[in-house]
Amino acid sequence: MSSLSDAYRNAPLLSHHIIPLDFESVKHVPESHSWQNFDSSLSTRDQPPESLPIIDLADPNALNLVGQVCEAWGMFQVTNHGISSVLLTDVEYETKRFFSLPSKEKMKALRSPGGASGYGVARITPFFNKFMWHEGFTIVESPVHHAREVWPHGYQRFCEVMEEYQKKMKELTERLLVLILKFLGLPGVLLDLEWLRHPTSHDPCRPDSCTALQLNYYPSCPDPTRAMGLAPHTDSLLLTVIHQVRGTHGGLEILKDGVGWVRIVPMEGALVVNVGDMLHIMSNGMFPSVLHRVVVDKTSHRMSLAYFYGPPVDHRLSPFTASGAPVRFRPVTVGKYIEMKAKSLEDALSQVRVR
Ligand SMILES: O=C(O)CCC(=O)C(=O)O
Ligand SMILES: [Fe+2]
Repeated sequence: MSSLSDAYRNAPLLSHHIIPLDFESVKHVPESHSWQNFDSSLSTRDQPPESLPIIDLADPNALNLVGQVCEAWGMFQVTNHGISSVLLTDVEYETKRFFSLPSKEKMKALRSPGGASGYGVARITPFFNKFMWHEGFTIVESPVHHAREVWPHGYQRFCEVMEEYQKKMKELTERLLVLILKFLGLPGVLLDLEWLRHPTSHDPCRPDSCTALQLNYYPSCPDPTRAMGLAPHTDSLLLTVIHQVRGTHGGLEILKDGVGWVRIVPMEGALVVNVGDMLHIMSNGMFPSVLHRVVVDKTSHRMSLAYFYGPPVDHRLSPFTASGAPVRFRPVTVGKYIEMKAKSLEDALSQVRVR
């Protein structure tokens, strides 16, 4: 197993779990998408949105600030992130270009049952007995195969923009990780990553990381109190960077201890970063892998781009404790953990927890 695609191939989905509803054609929330008892969990919908801490990457104290918010929130916003507004405008344009196609055109990019890339419902769908008010397009490495199916003569621009965005996102996530791992006390020599200079593989073709870009579309919904944009979940890899397409509606919420579901409103120009399960493991449980979900709106739609970053699939994850405190997780390879998550979602973390 050498890539994220291989890891997903070992946990194929059923094909009826891949095709999204044609949301344009429905006037009511169908039974298949109607979540029971959902209202009771909308506890904070009418409260003012919480302001997620903002880290300015140009701040000389960024290292400590990032470490502190990872510990307190597991999520933060970042400014001076190095992603230009022009590139953001380009990815927004291409994302809208794809999702605004008629359903039958988008179906040309449908993901295969064992595939990682392409158009389809959220990967977590089989764990819930209702479908989500959501369409996704997953890009692992290059989107060219699927983009060419959709736009035989107009795929190049989409691919160029998505590839450039992934390159910049990789630089940003690696920069953030170096700060975070330094905060944890990892020895400096390891910190130019590669992946943490781990000699697990001598294969010169081994990918240097495990990444994916997920384009998300949450159409407006006739009855948002009964529909779920994206069901509560934690992300599997180390870090996720979310860009909410400007001019589209908010809807991201996190579950905060003792408070309930809290709406996140990103500041214009900032990107939202969250800790995933693998960073929770590496930090020996110090940084929470934050549970999040997306709710939908009656009149406005939402689009977002989520970039996921983790070590290469053969990397052996293990907790790092500068203080020598007892480790709380057993070692597990990235590939194995992705497989465990694909089979048992939120139980995966408890399967590797030892105390
Ligand atoms: O749309 C969002 O803001 C969140 C997306 C997300 O959680 C995901 O793709 O894993
Ligand atoms: Fe997520």
